[in-house]
Amino acid sequence: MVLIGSHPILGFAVYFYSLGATVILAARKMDQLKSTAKEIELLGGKCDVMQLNIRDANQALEAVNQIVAKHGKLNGLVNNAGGQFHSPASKMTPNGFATVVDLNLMGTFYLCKAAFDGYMGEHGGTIVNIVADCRNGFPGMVHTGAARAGIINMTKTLAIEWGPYNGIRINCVAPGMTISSGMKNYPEKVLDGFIANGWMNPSGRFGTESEMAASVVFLLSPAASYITGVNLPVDGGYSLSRSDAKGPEAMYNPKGSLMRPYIGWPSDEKAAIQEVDAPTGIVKLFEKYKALAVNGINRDSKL
Ligand SMILES: CCCCCCCCC/C=C/C(=O)SCCNC(=O)CCNC(=O)[C@H](O)C(C)(C)COP(=O)(O)OP(=O)(O)OC[C@H]1O[C@@H](n2cnc3c(N)ncnc32)[C@H](O)[C@@H]1OP(=O)(O)O
Ligand SMILES: NC(=O)C1=CN([C@@H]2O[C@H](COP(=O)(O)OP(=O)(O)OC[C@H]3O[C@@H](n4cnc5c(N)ncnc54)[C@H](OP(=O)(O)O)[C@@H]3O)[C@@H](O)[C@H]2O)C=CC1
Repeated sequence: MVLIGSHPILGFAVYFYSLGATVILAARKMDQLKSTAKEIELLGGKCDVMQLNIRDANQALEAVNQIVAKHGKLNGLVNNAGGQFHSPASKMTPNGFATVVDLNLMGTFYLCKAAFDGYMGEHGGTIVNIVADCRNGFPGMVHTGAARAGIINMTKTLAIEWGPYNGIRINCVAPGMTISSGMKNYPEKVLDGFIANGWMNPSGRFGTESEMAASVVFLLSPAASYITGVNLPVDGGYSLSRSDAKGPEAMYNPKGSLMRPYIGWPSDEKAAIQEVDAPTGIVKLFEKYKALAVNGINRDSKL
């Protein structure tokens, strides 16, 4: 039984289905949740939906209580809901900063605490918090950088406090720039910046939803049973990079990426991710990745 805060990317759904988990999708907009649930069911998975605003601690606990009452358990939690807006710190208002901290840091804490109080404190469980690549600060997004760094540190504390007596494991996944519906939130100019920056890392490309999902499912699964309190960057090495067009990536890899994208199970047409709900420039990138995931990459196929 896995609760995913937010309408998750289809990749999660596919993976949870492969593990045989029942997925509960929770976010504010029911329409979006229902259509994702339909896709999961079409693939043969089990899914439930519920409305939830993670910024409300009472709603978070109520959601967990409802799940436990209906399904008898809650042994997985993925805190995927989150976001921010792009703004230099000099132009950001105190309320703008506080709002993003409230959503990401407070919201994640509310869900973790609700899961602990409502089920995991007594029975154990596994939590994955989705953060972002904030290792070297987060220019243009000071609020989210601070909030996500807070989540990473909170995760370490909870791993220590909650691990020893009931076996809770809690980890973070830090996605690099990922092809997803989240890209609809940014103005074209900001997106152009993302796309231009996308190749300036060792992978030379954005990540895919499947690549994020695979690491989340790994951390949730018994295969990661000795891993807790870590932050796993899933970013093609982006967090190590200076994102400099004349930097080492350009020197060592002038023709672009050789890291083959992963989009599900390419050999299984039904399960692989077929499309993303994103702005045109991002969808075009995805179409390229899809072809490369299936056909492979050669040195002349710059992304
Ligand atoms: C190239 C580099 C590579 C850098 C590489 C970086 C790669 C990053 C890739 C990351 C991708 C993702 O995360 S993808 C996920 C994308 N999804 C999202 O980002 C969802 C974003 N949106 C939201 O979650 C919400 O809208 C959220 C931002 C939390 C605001 O929530 P609310 O509705 O409660 O907020 P409001 O009440 O409207 O506003 C609260 C305050 O915030 C301010 N505010 C709200 N939106 C604002 C905006 N767009 N611009 C300015 N200010 C804004 C308001 O003015 C208010 O402040 P006052 O005026 O003072 O009152
Ligand atoms: N895409 C990327 O490049 C990166 C993404 N990330 C992070 O990964 C996560 C998923 O990103 P992505 O799929 O791209 O983003 P999306 O914006 O597509 O998804 C965000 C989800 O969060 C839900 N959500 C937002 N606010 C709330 C709330 N108050 N209560 C409950 N649910 C909420 C939204 O649903 P609804 O509006 O219906 O509530 C939506 O389903 C986010 O935390 C994002 O910041 C991190 C780094 C890079």
